[in-house]
Amino acid sequence: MAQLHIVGCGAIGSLLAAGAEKHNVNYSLYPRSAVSADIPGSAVWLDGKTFSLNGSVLPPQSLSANDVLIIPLKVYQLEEALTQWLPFLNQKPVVVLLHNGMGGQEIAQSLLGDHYPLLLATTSHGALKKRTSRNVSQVIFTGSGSITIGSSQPESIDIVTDLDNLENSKNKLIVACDLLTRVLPPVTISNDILYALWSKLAVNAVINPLTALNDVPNRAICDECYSELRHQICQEFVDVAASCGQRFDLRAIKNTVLEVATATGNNFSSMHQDIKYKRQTEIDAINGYIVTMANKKGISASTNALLVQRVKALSANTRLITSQR
Ligand SMILES: NC(=O)C1=CN([C@@H]2O[C@H](COP(=O)(O)OP(=O)(O)OC[C@H]3O[C@@H](n4cnc5c(N)ncnc54)[C@H](OP(=O)(O)O)[C@@H]3O)[C@@H](O)[C@H]2O)C=CC1
Ligand SMILES: CC(C)(CO)C(=O)C(=O)O
Repeated sequence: MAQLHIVGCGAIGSLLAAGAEKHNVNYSLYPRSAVSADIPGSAVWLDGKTFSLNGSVLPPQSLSANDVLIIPLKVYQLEEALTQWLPFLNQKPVVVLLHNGMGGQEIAQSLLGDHYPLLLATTSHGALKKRTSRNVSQVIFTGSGSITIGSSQPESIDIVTDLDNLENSKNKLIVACDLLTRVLPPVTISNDILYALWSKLAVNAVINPLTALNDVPNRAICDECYSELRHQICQEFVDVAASCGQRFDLRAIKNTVLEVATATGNNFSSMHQDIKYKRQTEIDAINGYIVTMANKKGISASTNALLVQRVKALSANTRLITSQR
């Protein structure tokens, strides 16, 4: 039976732990430090009910071939985490990356090798962590969504000549999907996970920096005053995506952005919260990724580049103001 191993006790890692606890799935948590006070003691589910989390909290350990190691970390945290895990992955358990933005696949492949069983996932579930009145960490399931998962190299699975390899890759995808479905449904397998990730990138590239820079909730970016910026960010996104082999229709992607901003209207985006709580933002993996790919392909992404600069300046400013108080 596949075992679920969750790296980190962030909001999404803790939500996965809570889902496993609720549905009686065996899981282990691997925080950065086992003595960290941030390991969640309980979870508040969508129905408002609270329950405690009793999974094992362990340091990295050798996993077996049919285990599932999920890494719900930010892209800038991945290299360190994967380097810590590398000595324990000889049996090639499937590794699932789950984050916003892009660039995780490249980091993972450079460390694990191109043929490592690597899955990519994205989620629209919402979770946050807070401290209870007893100063214990608690995860709150704030919004029900879904998980989409797929192989990082579907094309190489199509052309692979080694049948064992083919079966192995497919099995690992199905095993991971089944396990995650028991933990936090619904989970959908995508035959083109890169397209799904690029699509989410467009949404984050518009909503996240605009809400962070203007200190507004998600719905505000639908206002007419942001119409030109939405257009420019999306136009550059569509051009860069096309140069990377991903075709998007400009009008459709602009509508998707508006739909998500409306559906999550009262929320403050993760980047808005990162600025507010003085955490490192994911700007490099979002608009920064668009700029990096544009530079590689020799096309312009000046609006996205400006947003990267502005968000970085805002982060630096917010930290400076706090340190002067
Ligand atoms: N929260 C949400 O609702 C959603 C989040 N996402 C995306 O999912 C990803 C994760 O987000 P989220 O859970 O909110 O982020 P968090 O910052 O809450 O979680 C990241 C966690 O990873 C831990 N960590 C970092 N490095 C290591 C390491 N080497 N070993 C073990 N643990 C480590 C961090 O610990 P430490 O504090 O010690 O650094 C932190 O607890 C992001 O890309 C986010 O955009 C997507 C959809 C919704
Ligand atoms: C979809 C969106 C914009 C929801 O807030 C998000 O993913 C984020 O805040 O990072």
